[in-house]
Amino acid sequence: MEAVVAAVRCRPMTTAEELSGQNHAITITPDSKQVIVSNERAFTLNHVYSGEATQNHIFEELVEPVINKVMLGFNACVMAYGQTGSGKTFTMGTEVKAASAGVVHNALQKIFVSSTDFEVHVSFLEIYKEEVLDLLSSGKRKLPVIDFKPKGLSLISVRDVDSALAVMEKGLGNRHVGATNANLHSSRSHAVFTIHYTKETTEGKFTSKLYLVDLAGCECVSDMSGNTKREGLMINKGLLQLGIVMSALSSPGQDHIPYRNSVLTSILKDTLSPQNFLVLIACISPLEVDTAMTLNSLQFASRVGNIKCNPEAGQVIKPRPPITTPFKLPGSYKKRVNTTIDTPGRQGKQQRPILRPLNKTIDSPRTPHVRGMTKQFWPTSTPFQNTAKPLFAEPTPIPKRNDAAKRRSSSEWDALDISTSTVVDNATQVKNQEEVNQTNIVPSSENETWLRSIIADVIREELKSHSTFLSQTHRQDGPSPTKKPRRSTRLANTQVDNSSFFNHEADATIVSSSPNHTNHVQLQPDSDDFKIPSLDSIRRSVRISLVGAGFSEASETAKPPQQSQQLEQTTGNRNVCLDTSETRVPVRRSTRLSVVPRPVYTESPKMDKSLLNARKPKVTKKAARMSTRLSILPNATPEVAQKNLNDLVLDILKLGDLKKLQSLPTIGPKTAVVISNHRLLHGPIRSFKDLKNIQGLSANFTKRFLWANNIVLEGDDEDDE
Ligand SMILES: Nc1ncnc2c1ncn2[C@@H]1O[C@H](COP(=O)(O)OP(=O)(O)OP(=O)(O)O)[C@@H](O)[C@H]1O
Repeated sequence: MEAVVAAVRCRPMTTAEELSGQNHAITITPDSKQVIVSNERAFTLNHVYSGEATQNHIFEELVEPVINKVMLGFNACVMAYGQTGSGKTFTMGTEVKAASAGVVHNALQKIFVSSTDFEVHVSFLEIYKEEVLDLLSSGKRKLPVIDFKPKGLSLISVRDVDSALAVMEKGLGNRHVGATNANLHSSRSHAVFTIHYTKETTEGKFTSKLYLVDLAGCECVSDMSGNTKREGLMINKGLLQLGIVMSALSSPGQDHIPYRNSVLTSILKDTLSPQNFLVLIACISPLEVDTAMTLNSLQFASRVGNIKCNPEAGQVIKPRPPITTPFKLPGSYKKRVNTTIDTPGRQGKQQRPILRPLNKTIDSPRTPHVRGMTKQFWPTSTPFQNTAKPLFAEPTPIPKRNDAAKRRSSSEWDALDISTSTVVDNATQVKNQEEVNQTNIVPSSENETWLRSIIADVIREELKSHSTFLSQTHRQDGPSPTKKPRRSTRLANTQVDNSSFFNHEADATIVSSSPNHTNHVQLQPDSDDFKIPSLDSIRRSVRISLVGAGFSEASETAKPPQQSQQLEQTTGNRNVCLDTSETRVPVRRSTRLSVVPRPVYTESPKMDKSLLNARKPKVTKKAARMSTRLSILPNATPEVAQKNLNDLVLDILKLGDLKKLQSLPTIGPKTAVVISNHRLLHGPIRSFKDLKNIQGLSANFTKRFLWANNIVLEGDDEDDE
């Protein structure tokens, strides 16, 4: 069977057409498979059918071979194209009265009769005015087209032909149908009935689809009007784009197929591809008056006949293999993946797997306790074969903060800093770290190690105050002490300080080569009376010990820069330069600003409170506009200006429209209407006193109006007022 079949079916003339003496313009020559229009144009197609061709004959020749392919897993489409009233719906059987005879009925029967162990689902949609409507859903839901597919389309499982036809008839009841010049029951939409065929085979399960498309008739919209014309325009648009897609498919070497240009082609993209089978039935009218439309349909069919398809077997859906890990992790790495690090600030995400290469430095500002953990922790030599013994113990899970019994103070969290361990000697640090990480730390005289770690922490803090000198030691191009460094530089310096302090080999030696710092603190735990010293007392003791060891006290370090630039101190057998200048320590901007002395006003200027109580003259916008108009009067004396103002306002009252009237103060929209109506009924307003006679205005309106508009009356008017 050919992958693409283009056929033509000419409907017979109706009795009415014969009686009216219409001329027959179509000649069918089945032997040569030609259609001749008005003895002038001949088209050769794969199959040609005259008015005598029966539904069964058409089905057996055109559709049955395709259904056999569908049942093997291929996708296919059978499409009826033609002018309105040419017999598309009749051929497809997508009409209630013809349902038992058309392509849809025969296709369903063929599938249910000749197949076993299968499932059939059907869907039915229409494209009306470039919108997709689900004909099988209650209320004809509009469906969005996403990725060339209608989203949320109803898919109904059917067990036999009757149930499938019942579903189709339900959908047909929802289809848009109207009357046109050529057809009293004209389809005003493109209908797509899809049979989803699913079969279980020894190789797996596949689902193939058969699209049965009844296109709306292309029609001449020039003699149409109203909604029918709009429908016709939309129909023609979809069909035009379908023709363009067919042309693109039939042109060799065409890469871009413009499926997106219309909803119809978007929906049919799935089936209009060279991988599928396609049968086009061009339905034509035999009448001479329809020659133009007939030629159009035949040209379309010829174009489709030129499409070269290479159908591929349906997508056999094999059972899914079990989900496996995409790659295998080396043993040491896998172990590390399971390691979790907790951050005090992230209580919601306690367990975070660390997935980092071994040679990467963990230096996240959000995980301060691991800052500075560098290559020492995860050696770089052989990234995935960590044979070298790590300098520090791997971080063990840190207890949850929400557990009150295990809650730690901020200094304890700092004590958990991996880098803290650098201060004490390597032999004890792993042990210390483990003990510190234990969740239930009960300080006791026996738990001296825990105390040692706290003390180490305090020592670290104390030494941190001197860390600037270390950054200076390691940074040759350090920032000038006189110039405040940029914020980014300051931050960088802070990091350098920490890392250089805790990770630089020389510094580590300085610390470790000195007598064990923890021993400087004279702790003599008595087994009976021993009490946990407070952090402050530890800090004090540490300071004293550090001063004894040659470090200067922080209070003494606040010397002018020129004096305290470099203080040579000796620690053990190493020379250490202590830059104790406090001025280098970056100070937060908010802190700096807070210490800036603010001007103090001892004497506030006395204010004349009577000024506050004085009522400001109320100048409305309208009044301002009025006075602006008056201001253009040149050199007017006060009397003349007043007279001009009176005349101006009176003119507006006499002749002004609603908008003009509202431009006057105290006249709003309602009052303007009242005045306007009064003028219509009783003639123009001659003077301000006429305002009193206007029905609908309040008693004191005239007074308010005159005051607000700065009208000063003279003579008779004034007396009246
Ligand atoms: N081959 C045929 N044999 C007998 N009657 C036919 C044939 N083709 C069409 N008709 C009759 O012609 C009329 C119009 O046909 P149909 O409604 O199928 O046209 P259509 O192309 O679907 O029109 P529209 O696009 O407006 O929906 C119907 O009454 C139908 O019964």
